[in-house]
Amino acid sequence: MEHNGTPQPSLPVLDLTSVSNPNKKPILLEQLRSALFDIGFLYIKNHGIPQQTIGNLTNLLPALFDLPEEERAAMSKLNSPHFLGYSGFAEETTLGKQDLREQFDMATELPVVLQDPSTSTNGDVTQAYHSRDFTKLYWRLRGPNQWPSESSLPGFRKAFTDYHDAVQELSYRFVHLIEEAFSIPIGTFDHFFGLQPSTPTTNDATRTKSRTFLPPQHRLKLLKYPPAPPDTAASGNQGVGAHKDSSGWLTFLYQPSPEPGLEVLSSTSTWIPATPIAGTFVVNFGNAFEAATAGAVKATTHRVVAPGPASPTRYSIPFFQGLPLDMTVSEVQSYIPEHVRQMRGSVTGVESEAQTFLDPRWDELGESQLRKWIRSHRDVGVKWYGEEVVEYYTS
Ligand SMILES: O=C(O)CCC(=O)C(=O)O
Ligand SMILES: [Fe+2]
Repeated sequence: MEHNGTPQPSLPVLDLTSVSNPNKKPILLEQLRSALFDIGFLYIKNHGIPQQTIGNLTNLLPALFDLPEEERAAMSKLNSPHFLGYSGFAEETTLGKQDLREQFDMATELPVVLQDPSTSTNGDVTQAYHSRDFTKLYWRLRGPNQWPSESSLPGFRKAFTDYHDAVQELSYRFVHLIEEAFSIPIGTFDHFFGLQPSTPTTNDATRTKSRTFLPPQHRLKLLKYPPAPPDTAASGNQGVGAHKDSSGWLTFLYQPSPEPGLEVLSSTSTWIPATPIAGTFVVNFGNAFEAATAGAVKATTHRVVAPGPASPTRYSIPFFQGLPLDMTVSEVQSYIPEHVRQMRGSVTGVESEAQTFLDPRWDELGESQLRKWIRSHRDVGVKWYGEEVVEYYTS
């Protein structure tokens, strides 16, 4: 990237203590609006999550990734129809290239809601679902995590659960702030998350449209980007290739290590570093948000440059705020007022995946979610959903 001496644009940092300060709140909302309608990436500080809740999880990351190979393999995603579990180094690809990272996919701990038909057919679900309504297969995305044993990693389950609960709560608070920035009633989106609206809405249109949803499953990744092995010059430095987030509504990323790497594509097609700032979360918006706002708020393209051979390991934890699987994009769009959609600017970056969300076949969010997971982990898809279903979602 060339800077040619021009000062580099930087991402806005929002101080959430201003939420409870009537003098500062209008400025905060203005900053939020400009982040929403402009770059689509921001930091938040003074978010209210105790540093200890964060540290209890982040301090365990090195030990988690240092678990014996057999223990990590025992938690493989291949065991999970919910696409939850471990993927080894460079097992994922973005833009046809290997991502030089290792990861545990985790989620809100939930019971299975769709009975697993593979228990009687040895993994072949095509018989059970043959010429049936594939759409409801997406309920299989809901299910429990694979946990390391308490004796191998004492305290991990509690640390993860506390962290999950705290970021979930922050994410709901932040959605209220977005509602304020959009000038729509606070609580408009509450029922998306299985919450009762926090403020009784006076808007009749909104009330009649509301229906009840199951509390959603939020997805998290525990990520490790080790220093690139010196002999892998050919495989480059792609920690994760340029992409837009497709797993949720908003993303809340914690960067525990000072090691940089995350970069955000600006509207002038330059890469802006999202350097770790201690104690902050980086917030950005997923494809579903872009689709819902008709492109007014962008799912901004970003990537991670892997640490060089002499650099320390980088860890990160994105939290992808979930939406109900049986909610449709058109339904979400109906909550976004025209004045918000009017803010639409130019969409830049990799090909707009928001189009996928506007394809009527994938109108239910569960459809685009299952499609996304099957496309990125075809082996898991074949094992648990069968060739026919994988064909359906990948062709
Ligand atoms: O590791 C990071 O900082 C970002 C990861 C990311 O963008 C993703 O997994 O979607
Ligand atoms: Fe991402």
